Amino acid sequence: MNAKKLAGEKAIEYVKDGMHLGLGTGSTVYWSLVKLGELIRKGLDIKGVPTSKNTEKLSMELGIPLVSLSSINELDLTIDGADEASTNFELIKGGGGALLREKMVASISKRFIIVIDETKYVTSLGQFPLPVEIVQFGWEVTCNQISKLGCKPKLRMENNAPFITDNKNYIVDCYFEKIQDTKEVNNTLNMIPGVVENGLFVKMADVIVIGGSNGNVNTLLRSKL
Ligand SMILES: O=C[C@H](O)[C@H](O)[C@H](O)COP(=O)(O)O
Repeated sequence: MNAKKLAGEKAIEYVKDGMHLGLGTGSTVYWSLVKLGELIRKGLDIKGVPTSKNTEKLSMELGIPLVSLSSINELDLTIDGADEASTNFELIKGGGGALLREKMVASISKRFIIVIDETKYVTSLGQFPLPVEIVQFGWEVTCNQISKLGCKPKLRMENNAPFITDNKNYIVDCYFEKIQDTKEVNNTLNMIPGVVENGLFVKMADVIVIGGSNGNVNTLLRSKL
């Protein structure tokens, strides 16, 4: 069973005619986009805001109508993947380097749905290194500042060169022993000059759809209390 496909397709049940959708990035939400493309060919009328150049390209290939984030104040729903999702609905994102646009899009969404396979559902975050997007200028200095939070930051490389995001920035992957206080780490990181955004999504996810290798799909709803 393809657990990512199960989760990705299941989330599309939340999509209704006329919605403006945030379109996430990655190999799980890929299946949501494929399903969305099928439904659009059958008459579903939605518009999407892509969270990366990859998703923009894929959406165009699938015939998903797109609008730019600049023309939208609010989105009805965003569907996106995650690298880790915890039992208290906190996330690490950015394994594919799309975290900045993903966070911007999620922040204006009335509902934020995460699609993952069961291996990513954890009791506490931190096994996956936390991606942090930083500007290229003086990146070593920014890394040094980040390391004072008690982690080991490592510049992400691709083909023997630094990985460059859609926004022309670098990514550093930060290895923590354990992320104790997610809210504090999120805020402290974003206060460091040179940090653009980090991959901790605190109190943002409303629904987590978990695909299992046994063919089961589990949908968890965050209590608003
Ligand atoms: O930057 C990438 C995104 O945050 C992805 O949504 C995340 O890395 C999960 O991707 P995948 O579903 O491919 O594991």
